[in-house]
Amino acid sequence: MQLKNDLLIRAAKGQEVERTPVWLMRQAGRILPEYRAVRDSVSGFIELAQTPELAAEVTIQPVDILDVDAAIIFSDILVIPEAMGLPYEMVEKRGPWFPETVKSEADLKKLRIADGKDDLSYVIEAIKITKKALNGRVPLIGFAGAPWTIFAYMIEGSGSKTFSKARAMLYTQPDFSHQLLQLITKSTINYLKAQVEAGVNLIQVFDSWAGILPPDHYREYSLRYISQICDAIHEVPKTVFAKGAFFARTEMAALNCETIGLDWNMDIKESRQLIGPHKTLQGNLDPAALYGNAKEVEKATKLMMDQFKGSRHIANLGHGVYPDIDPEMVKVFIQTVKNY
Ligand SMILES: Cc1c2[nH]c(c1CCC(=O)O)Cc1[nH]c(c(CCC(=O)O)c1C)Cc1[nH]c(c(CCC(=O)O)c1C)Cc1[nH]c(c(C)c1CCC(=O)O)C2
Repeated sequence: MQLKNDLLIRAAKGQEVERTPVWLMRQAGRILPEYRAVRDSVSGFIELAQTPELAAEVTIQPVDILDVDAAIIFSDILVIPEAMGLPYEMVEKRGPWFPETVKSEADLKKLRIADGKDDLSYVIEAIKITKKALNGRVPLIGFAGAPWTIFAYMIEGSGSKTFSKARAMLYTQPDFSHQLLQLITKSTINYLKAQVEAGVNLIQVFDSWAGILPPDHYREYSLRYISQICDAIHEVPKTVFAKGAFFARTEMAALNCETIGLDWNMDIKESRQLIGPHKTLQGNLDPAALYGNAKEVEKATKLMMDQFKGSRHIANLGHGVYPDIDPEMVKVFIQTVKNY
């Protein structure tokens, strides 16, 4: 189906755009009272994510309410470990938790490569319903976690400040680590291919825990696998967002993807120099800027836009929007980009 608003796709491909497209990481859920109403009608996040009609509804809410230039399918990066045989729970106010973790070769043998279509049929169904309901209004973004970030949760079993168990594994069991990362990568490629087949217009890979690795380990245990993913998907543009990977920007320029996401610690001009002119950059307002009043949000947004001016750009925050941000300030951010 022809997209009525294809700014995001054109900006990703480096084509002419009338204005910069804008969306927010983690725009579905979190900040909208309309989201909480839907979520409270079920047992929790997982039931919501596994009910395609409801997942589609909360995917479209930010398009209706915030007027963003893209929807991102409502799901989570942790559906991949679950599809591989390692289920997770979402603990209220604390985040994801895995009753079992991966510790040994024996645990590894119990895992399978997810096929994406059958194991994650609820996401695929949600994508199809969303595409139909959007009727080409804006592009739909599909996503997955980067293998290293998924590995970190599968080893650690929950969120962590340091992910020291996962990082230790790279020193003490490098072969085992590569085996698990390869299983995750194959599963992720199957999953993203199924998302593309179901109709997503762009995919984003989230490497949320990129920034905790030393550069040589980042190259060997993360970029290598992200690179396999980028090489496997051809039909839609790809975005790689590696939070904290300031040290890897030059190497990321060599990835087979159209867009590199910047977090708010990354200087915009320096990033452009390191990455070069042939990639679109996405980002990168400090999410905390949205705690300001309308005037302050507008000022911070314009300052960011000034620095990206004249080169390929998709406007976004430097990480996901924080849960306690006033949706009105998100609207100010979006309208400031649109009027720029
Ligand atoms: C690391 C990571 C996770 N999940 C995700 C990442 C990568 C992006 C990032 O770095 O923020 C990605 C994600 N998670 C969710 C989406 C949906 C689409 C979107 O709005 O962007 C996306 C793209 C829904 C969600 N995922 C989660 C919620 C909140 C659950 C609830 O409604 O109670 C939502 C809406 C839960 C989740 N899921 C995860 C955590 C740490 C948590 C708990 C804290 C939090 O909310 O961020 C893992």
